[in-house]
Amino acid sequence: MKNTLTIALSKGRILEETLPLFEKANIIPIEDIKKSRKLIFDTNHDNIKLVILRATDVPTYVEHGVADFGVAGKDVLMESSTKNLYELVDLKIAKCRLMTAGVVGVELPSRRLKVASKFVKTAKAYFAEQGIQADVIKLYGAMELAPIMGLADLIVDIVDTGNTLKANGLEARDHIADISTRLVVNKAAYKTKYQQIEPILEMLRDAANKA
Ligand SMILES: Nc1ncnc2c1ncn2[C@@H]1O[C@H](COP(=O)(O)OP(=O)(O)OP(=O)(O)O)[C@@H](O)[C@H]1O
Ligand SMILES: O=P(O)(O)OC[C@H]1O[C@H](OP(=O)(O)OP(=O)(O)O)[C@H](O)[C@@H]1O
Repeated sequence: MKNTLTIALSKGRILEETLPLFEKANIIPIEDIKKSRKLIFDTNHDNIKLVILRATDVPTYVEHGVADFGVAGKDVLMESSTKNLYELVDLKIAKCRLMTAGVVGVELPSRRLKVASKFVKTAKAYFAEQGIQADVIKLYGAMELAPIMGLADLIVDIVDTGNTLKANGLEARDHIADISTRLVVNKAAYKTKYQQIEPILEMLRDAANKA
């Protein structure tokens, strides 16, 4: 009997694009994940299970080795302090950009900047790299409100179409990073379960490259 491999998937937006990609890679849950309240799913492979997590929890499950693989956005991985992971495949889904944004036409003040973001670590690193003095205020969502309400001069957030910024009178300013979804693997599992892991990596790599 082969060891079971567990793949942690991010729920929400990424899941919508992950399931078709996994189907192309012939990894198919045996019931409809989107219609179920369950969090653990068997697949068409008796040695592969899927678990559905909040995106920010995926690196933690992989770091602790309870999941062998994880599917998470590069934004989440940049922000996470987890170790023991190899980022092995760019799945090329949920593509977007991490950017700074501010109120249309409003210049930045000459004082220390106030920046609101849920990506605190990444934002701090970015402004430090630019040699710009900034205090970063942690938010959990609706970042676009912060500059409008005067909580912050800038936000650091995900931009795709730019519609959310536009709808709120904001404009994108500086590009911080290109984001897409990555497949990460626990380092120890990669060594000890290499024979099992490699074919799955190959299937997902092929599916991502064909998409
Ligand atoms: N507008 C977008 N276009 C494309 N990809 C996006 C977009 N917004 C977010 N993403 C990617 O999808 C991932 C998950 O986003 P989603 O909005 O589902 O979760 P979230 O709301 O950030 O997470 P949580 O539910 O934990 O608050 C992000 O980490 C990012 O990599
Ligand atoms: O440039 P756009 O195409 O408008 O996309 C950008 C929006 O997408 C993300 O939010 P999401 O829709 O995932 O909502 P949430 O972060 O509030 O969950 C992000 O936080 C932006 O608000």
